[in-house]
Amino acid sequence: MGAIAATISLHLTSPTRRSLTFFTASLRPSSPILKLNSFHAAASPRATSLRESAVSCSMSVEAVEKASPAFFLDRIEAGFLHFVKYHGLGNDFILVDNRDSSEPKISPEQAAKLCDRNFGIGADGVIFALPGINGTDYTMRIYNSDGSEPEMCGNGVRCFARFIAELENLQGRHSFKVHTGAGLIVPEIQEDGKVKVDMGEPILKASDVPTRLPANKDQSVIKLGLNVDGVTWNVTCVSMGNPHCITFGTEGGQNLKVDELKLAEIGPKFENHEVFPARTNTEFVQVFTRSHLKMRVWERGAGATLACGTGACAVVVAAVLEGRAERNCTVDLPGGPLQIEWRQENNHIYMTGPAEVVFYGSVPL
Ligand SMILES: N[C@@H](CCC[C@H](N)C(=O)O)C(=O)O
Repeated sequence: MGAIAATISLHLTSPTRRSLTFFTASLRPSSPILKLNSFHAAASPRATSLRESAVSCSMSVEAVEKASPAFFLDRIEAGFLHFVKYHGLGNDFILVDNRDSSEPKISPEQAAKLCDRNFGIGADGVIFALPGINGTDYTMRIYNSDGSEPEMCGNGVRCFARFIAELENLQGRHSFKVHTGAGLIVPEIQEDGKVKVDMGEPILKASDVPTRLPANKDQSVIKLGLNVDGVTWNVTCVSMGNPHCITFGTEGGQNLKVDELKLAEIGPKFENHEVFPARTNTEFVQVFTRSHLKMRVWERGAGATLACGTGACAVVVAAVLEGRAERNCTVDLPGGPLQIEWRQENNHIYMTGPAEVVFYGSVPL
């Protein structure tokens, strides 16, 4: 039987020293000695807020075959991934500083393991901040919690903007040009810390969403019947770079009461339906007023999440196209509200919402 060893990581940001220090302690129960290693991890993170002067702590415990400190430390040297966990309305992500390379530091399989809520850090996805291309400041890539790679992530790009501000020691209002699988996306950090994102234009052409549902004359799929397990749902299909299927209810049915849905049962049937060749995210929507909607989401590659930014944008587009809402809406998600505007002048969608640090950490790879 191998002995139990523990690694405790303390991540300190000091307002006076303006530095970020990682302490790693190795602890073996067979020995009363606490071995402490400290190393400097980043040059100059800003430290002007209460949060930044606080101490956060993460701990990982593992069984090692050989109870040798040298063996254990070798493993640490062989590779630790430092990360910051953020969330946008409970849609949570592991953010990785990948600015020194144009390939993600970890594989989709490793990402899926880290996202596991029992055996890993726990998250809906892993997001990488890579160097920009084609005149952009940065590139954002993301793996879903199942390891698949989507084109875009709305809540994720708000977290991304706050992560960049942290890495680059930026304060106050700032915007970035971010290259994504959905093209150019421009998040702007506002004075109050919320992030407003120019999400670009929605894509309505059925073959580009993509969906095999029969399109209208203008090639869009708006309020068409989709048979899911013998029930016909009226759906509208919108891509925000990633595919979304939006429904306000079944054919001839009442206005949806989204709290009553058995999401875990019905969600995967939409996600993997044959009419969605790239699978789909699905939003179930309840209309309160013409400017106030409520949605629950089943995400492609991540399942039920507390929020979906691209989903909220797609919902407002669908609601406008179906004549149910105006172009400026509050969308309530399980994790909280987002402000969505689909601007008539330029056809762009703007999403405004929060992004918060959860904790700093490192894990052995
Ligand atoms: N939660 C995200 C969307 C993440 C990607 C999605 N699961 C997909 O596969 O398209 C958001 O906030 O937009």
